[in-house]
Amino acid sequence: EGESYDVIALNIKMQAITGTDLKSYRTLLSSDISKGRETNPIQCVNAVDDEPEPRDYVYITKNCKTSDSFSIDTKMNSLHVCSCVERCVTDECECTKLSMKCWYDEEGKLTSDFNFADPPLIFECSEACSCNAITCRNRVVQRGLQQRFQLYKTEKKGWSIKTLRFIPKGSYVCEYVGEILTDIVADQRDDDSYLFDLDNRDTESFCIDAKFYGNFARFINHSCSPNLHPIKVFIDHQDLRFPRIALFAKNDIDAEEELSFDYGHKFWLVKYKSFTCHCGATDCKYS
Ligand SMILES: COc1cc2c(NC3CCN(Cc4ccccc4)CC3)nc(NCCCN(C)C)nc2cc1OCCCCCN
Repeated sequence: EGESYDVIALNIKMQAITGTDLKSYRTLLSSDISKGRETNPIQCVNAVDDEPEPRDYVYITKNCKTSDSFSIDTKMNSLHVCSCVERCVTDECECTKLSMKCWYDEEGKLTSDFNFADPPLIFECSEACSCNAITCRNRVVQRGLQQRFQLYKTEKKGWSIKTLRFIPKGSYVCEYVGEILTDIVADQRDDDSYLFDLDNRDTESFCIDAKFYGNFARFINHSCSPNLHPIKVFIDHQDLRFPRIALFAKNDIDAEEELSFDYGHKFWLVKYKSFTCHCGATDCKYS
């Protein structure tokens, strides 16, 4: 684009030597924002402006606590376990009974009869189960990331996450990881842009806040017609106050497609005053 002769020459030379051109070199801000913490590296790319890689948070891969005002029941003897011998494929498996049935198919995708509109709680098998941790079918979220993602700068929605590979409908994509807060503490947070409510029917309710501590899911933007949906999953503990939030693909997602989930009315009730939705969906509700 009107580059001078010597920049073009440098470009050609760089492409020849490093296999990447100047432009993509200039836009690749990091080869792994998780700094080796995730199973696969997550690049950071900004081809839009000069904003550097976001560094105003601590990258974590498991939910964390920063207060002693509550504790999670992680006692091994609080867990309902299964006594399956091998693969937990029968409906006798006590863990899948807790979830009503095993919602995972042989490839670890949600079965086609899974109801995203009113999803059940999923109880995966745990350390305390007698089944085989490799062959057991009731273990998907605990196996971690299976795809390749990229953090990239968008024109109108700040940073966002895209998948670099095709993701079939029903696949587990990632967990919304952050700092677990009581509702009370969340209500005092100045910036509520990264909160996720763990709504609980009973009295005390908790939130996940990914502002100060979180994984790449903190950068996933809202859409009124999203391709991900949050599902509550229990793995190492079954303390119903603290479900883990697993984002599953609610339809096929093409390579290079932006990931999104519906933040819900609560988010827009607060944020509609500051900005409107740019999801571009035909049925966009907050533009
Ligand atoms: C913007 O999106 C959200 C805001 C939330 C929020 N905001 C409060 C508003 C009042 N100020 C008050 C305040 C303002 C200024 C300074 C201090 C305090 C403190 C933060 N509070 C709580 N839960 C704690 C309160 C619940 N209580 C009312 C029962 N949950 C929220 C979940 C949200 O999206 C969820 C979906 C988005 C998913 C992806 N991120």
